[in-house]
Amino acid sequence: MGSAQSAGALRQSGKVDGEPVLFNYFREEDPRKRVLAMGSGNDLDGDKKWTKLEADNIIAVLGVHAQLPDDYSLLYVEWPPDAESNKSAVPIFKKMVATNLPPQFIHDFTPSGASCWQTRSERDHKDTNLHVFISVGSGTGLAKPFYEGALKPLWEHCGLREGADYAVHYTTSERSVIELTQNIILPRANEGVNQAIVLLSGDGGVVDIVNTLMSSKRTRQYCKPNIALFPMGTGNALAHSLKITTDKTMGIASMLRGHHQPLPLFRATFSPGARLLLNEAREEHELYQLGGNPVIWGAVVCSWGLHAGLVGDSDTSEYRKYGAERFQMAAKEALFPTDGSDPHKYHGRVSLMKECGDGEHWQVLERQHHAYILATLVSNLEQGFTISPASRPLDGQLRLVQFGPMPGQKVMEIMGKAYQGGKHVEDEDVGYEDIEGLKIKFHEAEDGRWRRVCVDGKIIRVEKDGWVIVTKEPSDVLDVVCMA
Ligand SMILES: Nc1ncnc2c1ncn2[C@@H]1O[C@H](COP(=O)(O)OP(=O)(O)OP(=O)(O)O)[C@@H](O)[C@H]1O
Repeated sequence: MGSAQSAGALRQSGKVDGEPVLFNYFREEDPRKRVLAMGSGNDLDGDKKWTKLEADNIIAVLGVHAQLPDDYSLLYVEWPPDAESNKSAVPIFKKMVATNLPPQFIHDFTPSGASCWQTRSERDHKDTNLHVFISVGSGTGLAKPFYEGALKPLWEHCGLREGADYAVHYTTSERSVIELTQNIILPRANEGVNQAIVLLSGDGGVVDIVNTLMSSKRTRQYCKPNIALFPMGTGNALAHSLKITTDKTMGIASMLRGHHQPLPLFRATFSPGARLLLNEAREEHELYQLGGNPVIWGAVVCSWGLHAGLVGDSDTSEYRKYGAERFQMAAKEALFPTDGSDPHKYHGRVSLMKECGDGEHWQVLERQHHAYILATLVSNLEQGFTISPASRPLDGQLRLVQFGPMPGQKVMEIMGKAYQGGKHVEDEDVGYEDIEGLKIKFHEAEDGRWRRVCVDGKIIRVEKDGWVIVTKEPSDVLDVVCMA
C-alpha cells in the first residue's frame, strides 16, 4: 500500500470493510473541522465517489486484533436527515473496519486508555461495576431511544453484554437515581470497588448522585465512582460546560476518549426552616442535616431571584414538553407581569466572601433589592447560554453574576447578551467576579415564591427571615469523564 501527502491532506490507500479505498485525511488545525474522506473504486488513481466522515461524528478508532495491526474499527454516529428540525432525533451507532488508515488519523481518534468504561468494565467482583442509569423522565424523553440506537450497539460491538458485563437501570420515579446510588453504588464504593456510572439524564441526575454520596457515610476505602454524562435533560449545564456536547456524538466520544477528573462541588447551607419543593411544589421535603442545618450540594449553580424563579415556575410536566424553551417562556412571564408592572424586586442582604491577601472577608452588597443573584461553578447553563465566560471546565472557581432591579426589557437585553458568548458580563449594570462564598439573608416577608433558591435545578424554599450560605466544598465524591 502506498502513502503520499497531498496539499492540505494526508492521503493513503487502504480498505473499508475489505473494499479498496483512498483515504484523504484533512487534518485542519481546529480538531472539530477535521474530515476523513474515503474515495471508493478499484482504480485508486482515477475518478472516485467520495464519502466524508466529519470529526464531529467520529466516536473513536479501536484496534481490531493484535494479529491484524493494520485493521481498525472506525466507530461513528449517523444522524437522521431531519435531525435539525426533529427534536426527537437521536444518533445511530455505525462502524466500519478500516485497513491502513493514515497514522495521524489513528493517533487523533484512539482512546488514551484511561477512559472510564474501559478500566471499570473489567470485572473484579461477582457483579458488574458498570452501570447505566436511564432517566426516562429527563428532558424530552430521549434517554431510552439514545441508549437503544447508539450506546447498546456500541457496547455490543465492544463485546459487552447488557445484564452480564453491564447493568441497565431505568428510572421509575423521581427517587430512582437516589435509590440506585444508595443501594448499588455506595455499598460497593465503600468496599473500595471501582465503578462507573453512565448517566443518561440532565443535571438533576448528577445532583441526586452527588447528594446521596455526600450525605452518606463513606469508609476509608471509599473509591470514587466515575461518571460519564450523556446530555438527556433540558439544560444539561454540566455536560455543555465540560464541552461534552461540542461534537455530535452526544457524549459517546467523551466517554471513550476522555479522562476522569474530580468534580468540584459547592455546599449550600440553609436556615432551619428551608424545605426542598417537589412534585411541582405540591410537596415539601426535609433536606439532609449537617451540623443542625439543612444542606444541599451542587456542581452547577446556586441562585436567587429571576433565575431561581424561572427554573421553579417552569418545572412542571406541561412546561417540560418544550425542552430548553421552557426557561425562556417562564422568563417572559416573570419579566412582563400581566398587570403591566415591573419584575419583582427581590429584597435581601447579600454578602460575598472574597479572598484577600490576608485571608477571607465578607463584603456586603450595598443594594438591598435585587433581580439576579447567581453563583456558579460552570460556564454554561444551556448550550448557547454562557452565564460565566471566564469559567473553565472543572476549574473549581465559584463566580458570581448579579444585577439589581430594572425593567423587563433591560433584563431581556442583558440576558440576550449571555447568548452571545457571555457578553452580559461586560454590561455596566452587571456584577461579575470570583468569590469564595455567598450569603443571602432574605427580607421577603410575604410570599414564599420570592424566597426560592435554585441549586442545580432543585428548588428550596427558605422560611421568613431565613438565610443561605454557599461555600466551596472541600471534599469530592465523584470523578467525571470529559475530554476538556
Ligand atoms: N420515571 C420517572 N418518573 C418520575 N420522575 C422521573 C422519572 N425519571 C426521571 N424523573 C425525574 O425527572 C427529573 C428530570 O430531571 P433532569 O435534571 O434529569 O432533567 P431536566 O430537568 O429535563 O434537565 P436539566 O436539569 O438538565 O435542565 C428529575 O427530577 C427526575 O427525578
